[in-house]
Amino acid sequence: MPTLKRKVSEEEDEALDQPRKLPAIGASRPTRTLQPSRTAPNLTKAGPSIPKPLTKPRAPTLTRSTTRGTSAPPTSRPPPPTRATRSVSGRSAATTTEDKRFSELKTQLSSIESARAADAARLAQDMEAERAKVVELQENHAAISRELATARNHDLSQRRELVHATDEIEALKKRHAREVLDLEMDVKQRERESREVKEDLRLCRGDLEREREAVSSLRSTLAMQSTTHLTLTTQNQVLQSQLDANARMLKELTGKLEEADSLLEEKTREVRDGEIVRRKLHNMVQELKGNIRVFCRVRPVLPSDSDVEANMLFPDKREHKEIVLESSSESATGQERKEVYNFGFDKVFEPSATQADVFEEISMLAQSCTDGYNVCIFAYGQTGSGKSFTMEGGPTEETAGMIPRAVEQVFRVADEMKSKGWEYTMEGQFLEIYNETINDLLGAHDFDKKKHEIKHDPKTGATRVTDINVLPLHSASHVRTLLATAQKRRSVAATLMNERSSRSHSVFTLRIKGVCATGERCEGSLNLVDLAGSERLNVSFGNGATAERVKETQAINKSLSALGDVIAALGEKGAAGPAAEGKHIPYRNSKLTYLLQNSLSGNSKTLVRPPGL
Ligand SMILES: Nc1ncnc2c1ncn2[C@@H]1O[C@H](COP(=O)(O)OP(=O)(O)OP(=O)(O)O)[C@@H](O)[C@H]1O
Repeated sequence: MPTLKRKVSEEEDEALDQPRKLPAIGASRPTRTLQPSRTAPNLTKAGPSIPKPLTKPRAPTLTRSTTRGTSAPPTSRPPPPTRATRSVSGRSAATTTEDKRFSELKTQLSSIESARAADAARLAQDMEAERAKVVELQENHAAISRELATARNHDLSQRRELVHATDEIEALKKRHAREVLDLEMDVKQRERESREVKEDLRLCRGDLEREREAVSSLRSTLAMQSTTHLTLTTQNQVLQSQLDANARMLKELTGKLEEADSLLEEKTREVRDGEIVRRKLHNMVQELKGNIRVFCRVRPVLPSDSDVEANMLFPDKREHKEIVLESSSESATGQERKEVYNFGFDKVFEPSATQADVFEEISMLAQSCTDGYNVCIFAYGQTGSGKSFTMEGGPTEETAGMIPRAVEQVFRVADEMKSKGWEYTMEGQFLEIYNETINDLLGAHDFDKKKHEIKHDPKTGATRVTDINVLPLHSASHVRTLLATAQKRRSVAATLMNERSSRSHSVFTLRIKGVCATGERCEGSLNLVDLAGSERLNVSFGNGATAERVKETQAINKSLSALGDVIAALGEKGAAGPAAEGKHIPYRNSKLTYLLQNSLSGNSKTLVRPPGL
């Protein structure tokens, strides 16, 4: 469009300039005959006032007698002298002829001049006529130029209008195309909407149909409900009367429930008090039985026991507290001498006693542990006497030893105590004391290189071994797995008397913490100790005892002796009663007794009751 407009404007300018380029007709070349221009035929056709083409001015017609041109009129000069003048005779004849000739010429000349004058007059007339025609033509030309200018202007304006109209047509076309596009989109949108509306309508019809069905079924239901309503109204009245009766009954029952609640509260209090009493009684029973008790278990004779000489008797068939050893030897005189040794224990287990029989006697200690007391169970005896069997036992349930049974019992008691509002958390540690050095049996590595120290808290009475692993215990089976792992790590040395003789003391400690719903707390521990063999050096190793074995045995015997001293001192103190308060107990003489100090001393039994309860 801009190009077209520019072209049009250029044409306009050109057209506007054209009249100015036209020569001023008749001004510069008035006598020139006008030739029709290239556009003249159009203009001739277009305008009615176009002048007729001009005729070419004719040349003046000369008579035949005038042989020379009009531009060379005869002069009045005398004729040139001729050759006839050279002789006088000849000159007269000749002069006559020439005079004649001259007069003829004169006549001819005058006629020519008159003809020339006539021609000049006619020419002047023609010229005048031609000039008039030229003037007329100039006027015609001016008129035609004006008309031409007007026509050009008209043409220009028409072209402008044409361009304008073309622009408008273009714009209209675009708008039309846009409108058509919009309309098409609108039509599509409408079609889509129409389809949606049709779909909605179809769904609505379906809904309506269903609603109608529902309404009809509801109507029938309503009819039935009306009948039912009547029936129900009657029933409701009956029920209302029953409800009133029930409300009265409920009131009575609420009263009874409140009574029952208060009774329950009272009973709960009684149970709690009973639990405290039970604990006290249980402890009392244990104390009456003896805070330190010594049981003796005789293992059956094994095929490997070839040289058994002693005869064992169990005369106390009622309380099983005695054992008699009989042996015979030859006196210096050669007579047979019978020796009888009587030993008394808190309990004696015959070789036929099972693991369950032994545990029955100590199971009450597990209860003491959950009641918040510290309990220690030691297995003492010479190598091969059955300590490990008693403490750890075999793989079957029947042969399971005291440690797994005690742990199971503690978990069972803790479970039972839940009904009395007690929640328990348990944790355990397992260590061995070898040559007065502590090794962690639950450490991350097989060989424990850490140096452990025993720390006692005098305020709480708690004992802690530095850098030892204390693991949370979740179940009895979890404890069994830990024990199996720990057992593999124990220092074992071959001896003459038992090929798997333990050369160290192993101490498994289970700590139990209980919290009651009332806020009461208790904390106890169960220490299960498998002591190292108590044999004599020459019996165990014969003469082949190495320096290491000698050192091991000395350490074992020293610590066993220290334990014996502590137990003896505790026994004396217990027997002396309050008078022996402050008596020195040599716990520090060995790692074992120092470790178990708080579990062996009488002060270790703790029961914490929060203030105000
Ligand atoms: N009551 C028992 N019934 C059956 N076998 C037993 C009994 N007591 C011990 N034994 C067996 O006697 C052998 C030695 O027992 P055990 O290893 O328990 O002795 P120990 O005193 O622990 O020895 P050590 O001090 O070397 O560890 C084992 O083979 C064990 O199975």
